[in-house]
Amino acid sequence: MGFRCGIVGLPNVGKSTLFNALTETQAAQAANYPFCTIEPNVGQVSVLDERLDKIAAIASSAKIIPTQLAFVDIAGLVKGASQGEGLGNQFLGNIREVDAIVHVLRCFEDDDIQHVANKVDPIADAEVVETELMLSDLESLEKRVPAAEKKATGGDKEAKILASVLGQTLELLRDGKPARLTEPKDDEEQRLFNQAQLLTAKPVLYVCNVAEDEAATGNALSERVAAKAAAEGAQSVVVSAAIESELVGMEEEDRGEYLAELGLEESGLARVVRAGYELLQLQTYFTAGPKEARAWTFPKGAKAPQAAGEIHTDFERGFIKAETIAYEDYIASNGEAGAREAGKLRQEGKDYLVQDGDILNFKFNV
Ligand SMILES: Nc1ncnc2c1ncn2[C@@H]1O[C@H](COP(=O)(O)OP(=O)(O)OP(=O)(O)O)[C@@H](O)[C@H]1O
Ligand SMILES: [Mg+2]
Repeated sequence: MGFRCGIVGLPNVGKSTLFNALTETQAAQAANYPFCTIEPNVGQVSVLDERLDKIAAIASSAKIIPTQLAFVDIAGLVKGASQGEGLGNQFLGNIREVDAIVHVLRCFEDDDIQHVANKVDPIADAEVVETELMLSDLESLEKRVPAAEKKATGGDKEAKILASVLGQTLELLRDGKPARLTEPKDDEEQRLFNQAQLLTAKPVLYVCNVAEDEAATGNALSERVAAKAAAEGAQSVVVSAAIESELVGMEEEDRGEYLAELGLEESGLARVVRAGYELLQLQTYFTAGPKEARAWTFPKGAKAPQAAGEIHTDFERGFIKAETIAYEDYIASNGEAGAREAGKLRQEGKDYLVQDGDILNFKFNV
C-alpha cells in the first residue's frame, strides 16, 4: 500500500486538468462545468530522481524503475459540504482516505471559465474548503471528547490520554484553527491523535493554478497564497495546469523548447510531486544490479526491516541484515565493488535507521 495525495478544491478550478497532466492520461474527465468529477480517480505518478539514473549508469542496469506516489482526483467541494450539501459527505469521506491534501486554488482570470462564487479570490476559496473540513472535525470531536472524558472518569487510562489530546484539538477548532496545530505531549498522545484521522490534521500543499503567461513568475494572487501557506506551516507551488496539460502530448525535445519559451526550468508537475513527497515526509532508498535499478519509498525514520517490507513482506518477516552503501560513497567508489574495497559497504542490523539515498541489499530467511 502506497501513500496517497488527494487533490481537493472548489469546483471548476483545474483539479482534473492537473490530475490528467500528472498521470499523463486523460483518465479524469476535465471539462468546463462544475461537478464534472464525481467518482475519485486514482493515478500513480513516477517520482523523478536523478540519483537513480546515476546509480543505473554505474550498475549498468538494464531497467530503471522509479518509485511512485498516488494522486487522487477528488470531486469539487463547496460550502455546506459538512452538512451534506453538494456531494458533501462523499467528498469528505474521500479526503479522509488520503495521507496529504493537495489544495488547488484558482489564480487565473478567464471569463469563459465559470467560478462558483463568480469571483477569483484564492484566499476566500481556500477558506471555504478549510471551513468545511474544520466543521466536520469539530462535529466529530464534539461527540468524541465528552465520550472519552466519561470513560476516563470510569478509570480507563487510554480514554484519559485521548480526552487530553483531543480536548486540546477541540479548543483549537473552536478557535477556528486546524487540528494540525495540536501538540501531542508524548508518543502515546501522538499515536492516538493520528488514529483519530482528522481531516484538518493532514498536511497541505497549495497549488496556485495561474494563467499560462504567469507560470514562471506567479502573480499577485499566488503571492497572497504563499504568504498564507507560510503562516500556517503549509507549502505552496505555482503551476499552470493549462501548460501542464499541453506538455503531456509533446515530444521530449519540443517540451524543453516550450518550457524555455515560457521561462520555466522544469515542468510544474515535477515540483508538485516533489513537494507532495516532502509533505508526506517520505524518503527514498535504492536497489541496484544488472537487471534493474529501482527506487523505493519509505517513511522517514523507518528501520531496515520496515524499509525491506516495502519490497516484500517476506523481507521484513525474515530480515537478517542489510548491506548498506551511502549514496555519496556509492558514487565516489563507482559502485558496489569499489565501495566494498574502500570499506564503505556496511552490514546493518534490524535497528538501523535507513537514510535517504542508501543503496541496500537485504539478506533474509523465511
Ligand atoms: N491555468 C488555467 N488557465 C486557464 N484555464 C484553465 C486553467 N486550468 C484549468 N483551466 C480550465 O478550467 C476548466 C475546469 O477545469 P477542471 O475540469 O480541471 O476543473 P475541476 O476542478 O476538476 O472541476 P470539478 O470540481 O467540476 O471536477 C477547464 O475548462 C480547464 O481547461
Ligand atoms: Mg474535476
